[in-house]
Amino acid sequence: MIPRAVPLRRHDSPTIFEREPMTEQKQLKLGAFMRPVSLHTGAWRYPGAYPDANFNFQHIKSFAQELEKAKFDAFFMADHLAVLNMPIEALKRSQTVTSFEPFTLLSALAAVTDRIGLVATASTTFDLPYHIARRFASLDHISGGRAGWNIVTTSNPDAALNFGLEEHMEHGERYHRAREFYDVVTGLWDSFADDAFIRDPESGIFFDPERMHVLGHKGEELSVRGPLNIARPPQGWPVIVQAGQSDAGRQLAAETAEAVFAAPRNLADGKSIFADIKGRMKAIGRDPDHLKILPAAFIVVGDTIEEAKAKRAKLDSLVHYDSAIASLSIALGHDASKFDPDAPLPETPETNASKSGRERVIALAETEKLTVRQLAQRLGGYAGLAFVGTPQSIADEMEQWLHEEGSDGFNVVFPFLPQGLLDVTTRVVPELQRRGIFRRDYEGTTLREHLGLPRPENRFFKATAAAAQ
Ligand SMILES: Cc1cc2nc3c(=O)[nH]c(=O)nc-3n(C[C@H](O)[C@H](O)[C@H](O)COP(=O)(O)O)c2cc1C
Repeated sequence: MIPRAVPLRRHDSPTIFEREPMTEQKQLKLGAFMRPVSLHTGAWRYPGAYPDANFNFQHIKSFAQELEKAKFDAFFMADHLAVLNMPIEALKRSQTVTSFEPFTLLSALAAVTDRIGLVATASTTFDLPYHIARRFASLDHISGGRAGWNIVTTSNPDAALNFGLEEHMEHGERYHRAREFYDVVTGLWDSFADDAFIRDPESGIFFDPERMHVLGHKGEELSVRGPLNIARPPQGWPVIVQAGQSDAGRQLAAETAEAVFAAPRNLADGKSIFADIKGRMKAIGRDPDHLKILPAAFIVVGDTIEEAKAKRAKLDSLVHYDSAIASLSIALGHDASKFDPDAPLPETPETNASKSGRERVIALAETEKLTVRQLAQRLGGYAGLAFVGTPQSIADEMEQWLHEEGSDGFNVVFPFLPQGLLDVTTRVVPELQRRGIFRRDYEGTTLREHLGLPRPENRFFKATAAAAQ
């Protein structure tokens, strides 16, 4: 049993611990939010970075194996179905818009790892449920029960142009289709009972047709006969992940997801998302513990807080001004290219752009006293939630989020690789383990077991005693 560690002081001050032996500690779940070069657009220029990592399998393999050594729950591959719509001056400088197709990559990683979960993003707007059900069922079998599906509805309108459409499907319709899509995919995964494949050489019967279900789905958006031509996945269903932020996105998460990749700005925001999604689950009779909320968190580690901040400032300074100013202009809804780069942010009139996004940018400039250049480089690099400090101060913040119900863990964004990843696996993780809030070894072999999620029953077949064992 791990002793309970209660931090009495937080943040920049050293933490004092009171040990309460023999009580079970709440545990953090950690995913790695991977763009192999990093999600920070300046990262490929950082000293020691691997600028080719997005397309260098040997590097990606070493990252996955290091994350597994540190007992991370999952390696998560985002996916985008179009090169982002941004000015070419910004686009040509960004390593984040090009990457491997997640299934091909995760299937290869499944063969060179044993325990870490493998979560792929797949779109319900531009894919078909039979394809998705097959691919995830295959990945789950190949990996021995480590697959997860990040359900996205795809917000980038340019994706439509790559799939024979002139116009992007409307937001509400995308979510309507996503909900039905989920029912179809999970129904297809239940095509065979867990014990359907009897493979009896004596009788010559390979599978029991009584234990196969033909879905026969005809809905408003989708029509799929079934059955799926794959045995039920080892996890029953691969773990369902969701990352939508809107009301419709949160509702879909509450109804279907088992992990949510949230994007809160700060702890207060995190708590509100946590309470909202878990509240929606309670309202429909789902156990809130059956969904883990994992905000994306950018982590920069230093020997001192000042050193970590300096690393981040150096990283941000590597974002070229052309890309940086494009991000700032989008966030403000106002052309920022004429502003004095080395002066404070001038006042700008409100426009039709996102109100909250604009307010967030203005507040960031004021709180951190950033010049236009620094603000633009921050936005052009990585603008989300960040923990920048020592292993202790970062662990303090993570612990606070965990104890105050801001999250169940984090989806870690590494500032630059490999060093920024190693800083987390070799410095932050041991600190979390020392505090008893992160595992020292995997509890099981499947992603469901890592996340503490139940294996779903087959909706068409009761488990027999033999299959349940
Ligand atoms: C951590 C995180 C990861 C995401 N990954 C992807 C992704 O890989 N592909 C994608 O199309 N959208 C991704 N999204 C975007 C969401 O799926 C969603 O489109 C966006 O948050 C807007 O939400 P809404 O459509 O519910 O308004 C991600 C969002 C977050 C917060």
